[in-house]
Amino acid sequence: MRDSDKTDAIIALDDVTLRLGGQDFAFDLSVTPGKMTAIAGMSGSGKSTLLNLIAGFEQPETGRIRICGKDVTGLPPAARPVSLVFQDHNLFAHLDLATNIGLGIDPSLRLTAEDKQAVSQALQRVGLAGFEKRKPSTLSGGERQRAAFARALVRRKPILLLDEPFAALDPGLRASMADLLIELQRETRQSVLIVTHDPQDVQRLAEDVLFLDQGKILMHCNTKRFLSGEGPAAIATFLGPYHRRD
Ligand SMILES: Nc1ncnc2c1ncn2[C@@H]1O[C@H](COP(=O)(O)OP(=O)(O)OP(=O)(O)O)[C@@H](O)[C@H]1O
Repeated sequence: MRDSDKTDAIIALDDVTLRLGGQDFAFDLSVTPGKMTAIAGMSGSGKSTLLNLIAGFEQPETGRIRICGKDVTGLPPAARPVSLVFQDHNLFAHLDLATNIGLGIDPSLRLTAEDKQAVSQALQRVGLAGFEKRKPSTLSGGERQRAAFARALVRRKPILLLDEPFAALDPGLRASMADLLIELQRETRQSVLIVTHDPQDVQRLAEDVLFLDQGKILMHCNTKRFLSGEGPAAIATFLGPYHRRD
């Protein structure tokens, strides 16, 4: 990809390479701002590794990573303008929800009255008004995931990274969490990258798709084109019944 194609990118990976275990990874890509992009692919294709490179949990061996126009290569996760939501381990079990979410604003928890108000507002926004004093163990799986979104919301970062955020939820809850995520993205206009191995998530959530295969990008296109099945055979396999070539 030429540098001139990346001028408006909110995230750009320039010839990034990395080797983990026996797997080589090579990523060159740019993400346009204000969209929801799915990172899709079969198990082991490198989805989490790509997200971890952007978040700063993995470092490239060669190449560079730019976020919001700034070279962040080598910077730790906390120094990058991103929020993260994972499938689980999002919340500290011994802390109540207000504290868990407050950590998203200030890890040392020196919260102002305004910060505390922002925590309550975020809880309200995700349908957990009044849950400030509840411990994570007293919540359902869906409520815990809502709380994780609330923590991402209070951070007010331009980029939201999600790694299989709905994987632990049953199908009904997945659909309502997907609706909530779409609403939040429209309100905040955050650039969202969501890792998924589920074609249905791609269809209902994403405008664009980055499809990975064996540590590389096989296709980067809009969702309509991705679902049309005109891409490589590996994509048809991934899509299964969502494959509309017939
Ligand atoms: N820290 C690591 N050390 C050794 N190998 C690793 C490491 N991280 C990832 N890998 C390997 O790299 C490959 C890609 O892993 P990755 O977790 O990025 O895939 P994925 O597409 O997210 O898979 P899944 O959908 O199963 O979570 C796998 O073969 C994995 O075993």
